[in-house]
Amino acid sequence: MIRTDNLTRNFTVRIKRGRFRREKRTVEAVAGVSLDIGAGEMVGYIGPNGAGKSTTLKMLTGVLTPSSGEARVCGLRPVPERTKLALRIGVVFGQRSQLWWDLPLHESFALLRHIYRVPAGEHAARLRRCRELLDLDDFLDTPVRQLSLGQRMRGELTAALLHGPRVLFLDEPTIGLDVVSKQAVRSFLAELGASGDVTLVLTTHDLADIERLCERLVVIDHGRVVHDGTIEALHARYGSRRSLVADLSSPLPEGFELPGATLVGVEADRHRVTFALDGVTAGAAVAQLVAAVPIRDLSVVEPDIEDVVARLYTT
Ligand SMILES: Nc1ncnc2c1ncn2[C@@H]1O[C@H](COP(=O)(O)OP(=O)(O)OP(=O)(O)O)[C@@H](O)[C@H]1O
Repeated sequence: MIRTDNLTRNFTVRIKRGRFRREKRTVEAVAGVSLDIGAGEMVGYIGPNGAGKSTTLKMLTGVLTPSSGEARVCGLRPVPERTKLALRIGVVFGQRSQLWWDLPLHESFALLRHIYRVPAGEHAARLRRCRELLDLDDFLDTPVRQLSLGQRMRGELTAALLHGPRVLFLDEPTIGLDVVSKQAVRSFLAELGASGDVTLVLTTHDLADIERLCERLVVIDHGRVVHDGTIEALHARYGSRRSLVADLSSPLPEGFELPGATLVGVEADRHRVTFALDGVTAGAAVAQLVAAVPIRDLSVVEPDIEDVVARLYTT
């Protein structure tokens, strides 16, 4: 559905050197990105500020011409076939709106139907689904400029989907939203992804979006892909470990060892212990611990994706 081959985009910037001199410099915003994203995939595209995420999305949506390399989205070349492409993709860029500021939301939706020439029945069915899943009814008659950020984002998502795109590009869809709106947007996207009808590419700095929505994670840094795989693969690669936290009824005996695990924390007079699980499943570790010491409570803590990604950005 999306294929890029050595996609590259450079920018020439002028840097001030002294009072009168300006020097030209080339910034490699995207430096040879090759991706193959299949129909129905949900892919998180992440990276630190300035990594090249937006530039990639702009090239995939036909807004920017690549300096070199190739891109195909729905089999089309994004820039030369931009008009055709617009009918097959939906775009939500958190900072930019595709709604008419002074019109009530439902009038923006009606205009989009005419622009995209969507048959009335299809448009009505899609709008009904969005109204239900995104709870739009309370503010359909409100002019867009009066909507809260969360309401507007729900409107933007609807606007991007009314023509039935095969691919949806989302740039920071939850940025600035309150917790409830974030949940609403995430649940909606999860449902959309689960239907398998739409391929979803999402950039975000909120890693909870990724954990909730994406099986596959592409990490870009300085314009280059530094990881492409599942979140589990990322954890495995960076050695992040699950841990077992146990509250004991009696103190942990001195010198106690749990095969395949490392004792990394001892608190509350040895009544609370944390083991990092290196080479043992959580089930096996629990069984061994329970057999050795009386336990009051225990939990298995998943590795924190924020930590793993932070480490990835700094390596
Ligand atoms: N129009 C432009 N002119 C010059 N340089 C640009 C332009 N657009 C982007 N860049 C540069 O290209 C690099 C990549 O920028 P891009 O916006 O793609 O990063 P990003 O990963 O989306 O960052 P962020 O998370 O901050 O949005 C940065 O160094 C940026 O300064």
